[in-house]
Amino acid sequence: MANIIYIGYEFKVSPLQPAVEILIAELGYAGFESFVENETGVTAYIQKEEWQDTILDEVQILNSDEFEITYDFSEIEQTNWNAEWEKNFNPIVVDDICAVRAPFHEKFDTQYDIVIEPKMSFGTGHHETTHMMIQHILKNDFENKSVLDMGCGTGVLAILAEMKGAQPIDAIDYDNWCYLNSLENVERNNRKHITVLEGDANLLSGKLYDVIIANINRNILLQDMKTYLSCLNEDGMLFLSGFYNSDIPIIDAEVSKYGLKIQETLERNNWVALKYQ
Ligand SMILES: C[S@@+](CC[C@H](N)C(=O)[O-])C[C@H]1O[C@@H](n2cnc3c(N)ncnc32)[C@H](O)[C@@H]1O
Repeated sequence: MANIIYIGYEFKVSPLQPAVEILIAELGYAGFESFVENETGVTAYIQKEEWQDTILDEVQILNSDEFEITYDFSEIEQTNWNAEWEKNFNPIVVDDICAVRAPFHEKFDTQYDIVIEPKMSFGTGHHETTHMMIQHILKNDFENKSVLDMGCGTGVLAILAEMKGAQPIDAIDYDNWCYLNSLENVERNNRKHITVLEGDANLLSGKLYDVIIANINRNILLQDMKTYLSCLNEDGMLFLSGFYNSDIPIIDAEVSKYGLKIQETLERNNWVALKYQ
């Protein structure tokens, strides 16, 4: 891969927690691709061509009175990301049933063992929203269901859906890196029923799914909900995440227009994941 220029933001945070956790989540949604935590805070990276000078405008924690957060930023060349990840990527286990780990971690004795080479795509299972979407998938029946995973990131949710018996599965992400990374992870986990596509809601036309999974963000979900739901079979299940508890009314106002009702709400650190049917 050719060297890509990144912008690295070094955030100094006091006190560290939970501010660093919230900051990483918000930066992820603002478009930052990877994070390296340290004793004073976190360094966040974004590709220079994705960067814009308003990038931090929506990062609400920077305006919080509870924490002191300062930052500096500079341009850097992509160097050895894998070494950085190996130092910083910890495996996780969801509800003792599903492990998400990197190839360099030892295998877990869980029912589902997902191996993700996270590199720079979102979806290591560490984020609250991924964790809750995994919980939803674990709890629900996916046997022989056709699934759309919109905003697939590393492909982790599509991979788990197939492990739970779903097929066929379309996993879509508009980010080229996520598309390539999902292809790699699908292969790595030996999945045979997942088609990975690069794009967005414009790719959806005419095809119907039994289940739609979308962990993206509030604005994209609101913008594309009509298109997503035109692809959901009657009685199909919809799982949504990527927004806060306080966003539920606005999301629900949109989804309920199409006759779906909230069946279950999961919440972690103010982030939520909803099941609709
Ligand atoms: C919060 S991450 C979720 C990744 C993964 N599904 C998970 O649960 O960990 C959101 C993903 O949506 C992708 N995305 C953002 N806007 C999109 C859009 N309009 N259409 C498709 N994918 C989009 C991003 O590239 C990112 O990979």
